[in-house]
Amino acid sequence: MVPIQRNFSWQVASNLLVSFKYAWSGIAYAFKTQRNFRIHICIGTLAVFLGLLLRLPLVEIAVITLTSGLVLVMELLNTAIESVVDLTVKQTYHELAKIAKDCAAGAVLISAIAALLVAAALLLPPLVRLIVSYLN
Ligand SMILES: Nc1ncnc2c1ncn2[C@@H]1O[C@H](COP(=O)(O)OP(=O)(O)OP(=O)(O)O)[C@@H](O)[C@H]1O
Repeated sequence: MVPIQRNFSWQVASNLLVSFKYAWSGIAYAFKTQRNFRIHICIGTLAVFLGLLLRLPLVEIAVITLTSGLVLVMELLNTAIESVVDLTVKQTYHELAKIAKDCAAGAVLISAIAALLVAAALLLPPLVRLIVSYLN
């Protein structure tokens, strides 16, 4: 196996467990500092639970889980890009910094809209059927 050359890295995770620890600390940081990340966790969890409650087919629950998970992934990447941009330009205005941050925010927005459409398409019909059956 070729040894990993990471000469510019201040520290490299020594094993898989340590890698998980750093990954978890990134998720915890996003949870503590990013209000949108917390909102997306709540909405995603709610959508999956609603899917389970409505007894959707497993494949549909998997699709809702995937699209909701993708929003969280995008939020984490957005936070990472923001940090790298701030590290690079500090508090100075730079057109490229603006492009990087705006595109990262756009990626979150597109994934959130897609997740919302998927959840609505899969959850609304059985939810409406359930409500109508209660009313009749
Ligand atoms: N250094 C910079 N140079 C140019 N424009 C910047 C810079 N920093 C921020 N901006 C602009 O301000 C906007 C908001 O920046 P911020 O760092 O708060 O990102 P954000 O995506 O709104 O953050 P959050 O995801 O936490 O809501 C960016 O989308 C960008 O248009």
